[in-house]
Amino acid sequence: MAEYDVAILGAGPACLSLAFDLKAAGKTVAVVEENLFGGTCPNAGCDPKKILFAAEQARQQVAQLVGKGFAADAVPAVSWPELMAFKKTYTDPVSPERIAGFDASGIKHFHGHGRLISNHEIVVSATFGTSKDENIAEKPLQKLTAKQIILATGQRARLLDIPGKEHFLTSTDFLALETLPEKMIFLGAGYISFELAAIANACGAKVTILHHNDTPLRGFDSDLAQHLVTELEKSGITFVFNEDIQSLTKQENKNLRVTTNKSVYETNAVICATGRMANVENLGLEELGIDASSRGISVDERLQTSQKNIFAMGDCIAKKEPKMTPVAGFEGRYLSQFLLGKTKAAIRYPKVPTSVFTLPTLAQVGVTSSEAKENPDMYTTEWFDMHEWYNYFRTNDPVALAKIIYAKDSGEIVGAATLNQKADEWINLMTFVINLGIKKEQLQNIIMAYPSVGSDLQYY
Ligand SMILES: Cc1cc2nc3c(=O)[nH]c(=O)nc-3n(C[C@H](O)[C@H](O)[C@H](O)COP(=O)(O)OP(=O)(O)OC[C@H]3O[C@@H](n4cnc5c(N)ncnc54)[C@H](O)[C@@H]3O)c2cc1C
Ligand SMILES: NC(=O)c1ccc[n+]([C@@H]2O[C@H](COP(=O)([O-])OP(=O)(O)OC[C@H]3O[C@@H](n4cnc5c(N)ncnc54)[C@H](O)[C@@H]3O)[C@@H](O)[C@H]2O)c1
Repeated sequence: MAEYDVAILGAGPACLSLAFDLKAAGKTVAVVEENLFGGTCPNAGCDPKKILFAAEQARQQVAQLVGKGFAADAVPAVSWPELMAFKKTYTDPVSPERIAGFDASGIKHFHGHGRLISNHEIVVSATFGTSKDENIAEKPLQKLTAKQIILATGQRARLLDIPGKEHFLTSTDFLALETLPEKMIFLGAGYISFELAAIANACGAKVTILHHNDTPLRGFDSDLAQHLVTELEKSGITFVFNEDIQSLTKQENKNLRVTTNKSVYETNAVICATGRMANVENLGLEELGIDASSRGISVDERLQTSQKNIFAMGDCIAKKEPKMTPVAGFEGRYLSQFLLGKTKAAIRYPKVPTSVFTLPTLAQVGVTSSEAKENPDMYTTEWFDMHEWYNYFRTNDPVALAKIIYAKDSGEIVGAATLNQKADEWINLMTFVINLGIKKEQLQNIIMAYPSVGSDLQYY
């Protein structure tokens, strides 16, 4: 049986930096992956999504300059097959390139489902159907032992358990669609629904977002989220709030009938984006007394499970930090330091920015305006309507709003939220300002390239 210093289950962003760092430090490392090497982000998440988003951006840029240099018929139609072919030129090589990277640095890799059979032993099996199926048939391919084991198995879509659920598509299915359905319903009003619905709408589909309550994008600034709904409605997306889906039926004409507690809809595809759940089944956790639920594996502040030599990181752990690629990478880098004995300290997360990549883009970091409202003795909030500022004027952006939260005692910026088309870079700058504790007056002493989002910093 092969023996390693460290074995990692799951080859997503959490795994990658850790595996290479440990190998570079002289450890023997094995990685087990049951699907595509590289994990969700580059294969079926952030990266392919943002390639499709680029088409949405290009189209929008022209659309808002109609009458300002462009004719209405200049607004380009997106060719979905060509866009998907372009996306595939990025995604197809990901898994083979990750494998080649492991080979080049001497990291051993196994393709199959990994399951712990003791706190040092892993069995790698070929899986039939999905490994999440409780009646999984396993064909053991390999057994390996490791002194330390890291669980980095990520999450998957949580499908609603309703009659007809077999007709649901997931975000992964959407990002692989060969033809774009004419009519689509996105269930849920979180990141995935907003982002993918906006792409489908820009590419010509008739899109509805169907949500069970009246709170879209929970956790985001509610005023800005409401403005985003208004902007997306103007772009053609229909929002239905306070309706619960009850069943899905396939019609003779192949269309889907969606029945809610209030209405019936006919559509061509239903994307279920009602949250994601941790991949914790069939891992052998229960037998080892490692606590886990659909929210994730329980770890302490050193990412250690109840078994001293077994750690977990990335989307598969229960945590309050957002489940996102840079957070997974941060945890991988922390664990490499910890396992190599370079730190004994608990993991300390910086303030993490989050963005919903629609047009306009919604982003926030640090103290939120609702926290500021609850603590008026500590914080003040200032609103900025920036759409006539030069950076937004020149591209005729219809909306550019921001809220900045200041600490009353120090005057420091401690929170920021925005809805604007350049929000991804805007929020990164604010993340620097907040994490480094840069004071308002210090911002006046920095010269940024002008005109740019950065040069506006002196105005906050
Ligand atoms: C549609 C979509 C868009 C997203 N957009 C963004 C974005 O814009 N920005 C952002 O920061 N984040 C985004 N995310 C989230 C981001 O993809 C994840 O946070 C990130 O991939 C987490 O990395 P990870 O390594 O923890 O898990 P994953 O990337 O999910 O990797 C886990 C790997 O483990 C494998 N695995 C599971 N069980 C086993 C087992 N038993 N044995 C072997 N292998 C196993 C899986 O096949 C998978 O490859 C998006 C996610 C989705 C779905
Ligand atoms: N830009 C990004 O960083 C990005 C993009 C996509 C995904 N992600 C990651 O993926 C995760 C999952 O995204 P998501 O959009 O699936 O989850 P989410 O938690 O953001 O949103 C799920 C939505 O579904 C709703 N919902 C729950 N049950 C429902 C029901 N029965 N009927 C209708 N709606 C229901 C919830 O109220 C919520 O609005 C995110 O939390 C994030 O970690 C990040």
